[in-house]
Amino acid sequence: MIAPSPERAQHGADEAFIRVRGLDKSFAGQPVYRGFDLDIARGTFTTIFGPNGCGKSTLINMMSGLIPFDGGSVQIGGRDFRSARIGYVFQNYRDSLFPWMRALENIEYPLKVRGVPRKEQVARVEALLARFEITLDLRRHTYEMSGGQQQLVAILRALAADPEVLFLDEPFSALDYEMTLYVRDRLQAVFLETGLTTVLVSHDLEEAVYLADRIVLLSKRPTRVVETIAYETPRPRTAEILADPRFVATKGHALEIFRAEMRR
Ligand SMILES: Nc1ncnc2c1ncn2[C@@H]1O[C@H](COP(=O)(O)OP(=O)(O)OP(=O)(O)O)[C@@H](O)[C@H]1O
Repeated sequence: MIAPSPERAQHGADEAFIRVRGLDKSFAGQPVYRGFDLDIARGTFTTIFGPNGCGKSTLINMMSGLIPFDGGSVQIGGRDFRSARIGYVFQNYRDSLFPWMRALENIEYPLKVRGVPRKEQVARVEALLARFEITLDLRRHTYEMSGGQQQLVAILRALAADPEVLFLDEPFSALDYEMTLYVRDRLQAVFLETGLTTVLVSHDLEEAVYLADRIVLLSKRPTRVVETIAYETPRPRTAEILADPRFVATKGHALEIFRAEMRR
């Protein structure tokens, strides 16, 4: 082995901003989570990776309040998760954006729902667009845009609500490779600019490592954290890191754990 060993984050070693304790969740009597614990530090980009059907989406859906859980607790910033401002980006942008609205109206929507005065809505969205140097023509309807542009609109909509945590469920899986690279880079730029606590579910290990400060590796059901791996290569990360020994070692280590878990 010439590649250096990846760093391993101790579970709970970082001060937790998101604190999941004793989470239970079953579907039709089949447990997915039983007494599940997880800590996520403020300002980190965490990716969740694990076997098919282990409950990755279920986990972020519970943490963001989209679906209920049977027992346990989720705290965000020391408060019950229900009082936290959450941004959520779905895998399927087509189903999550409103096709009858222009892109800009989609982005403003969370502010409108919250009753933010119109003038402030406009100012906040303008500031958001300027901050991320968005050059899309947002007067178009979203169905007139490419998949990558639509997913970017979905990310901007999530950011418009000024979230404390941004959750993303496989946000690139409905995009082709070129669009994946485009949206991934924009997402990284957002993270660099805001330092927003970000939790992304991925079924692609390369993507999971590329974006992450922490990679949470989940087991088969009932699901637990097998290991949390730290990946601390400086940002912005570009395609060159794919050949970097630290990247290769971290990915290799994660794959080893994943394979061992599949054999269990
Ligand atoms: N609403 C539901 N009703 C019944 N079973 C469900 C429901 N939602 C999820 N499940 C089951 O719970 C398990 C976890 O699902 P989940 O989608 O969270 O897994 P995942 O790890 O994100 O999967 P994948 O890698 O396939 O996207 C799966 O076996 C799934 O079939």
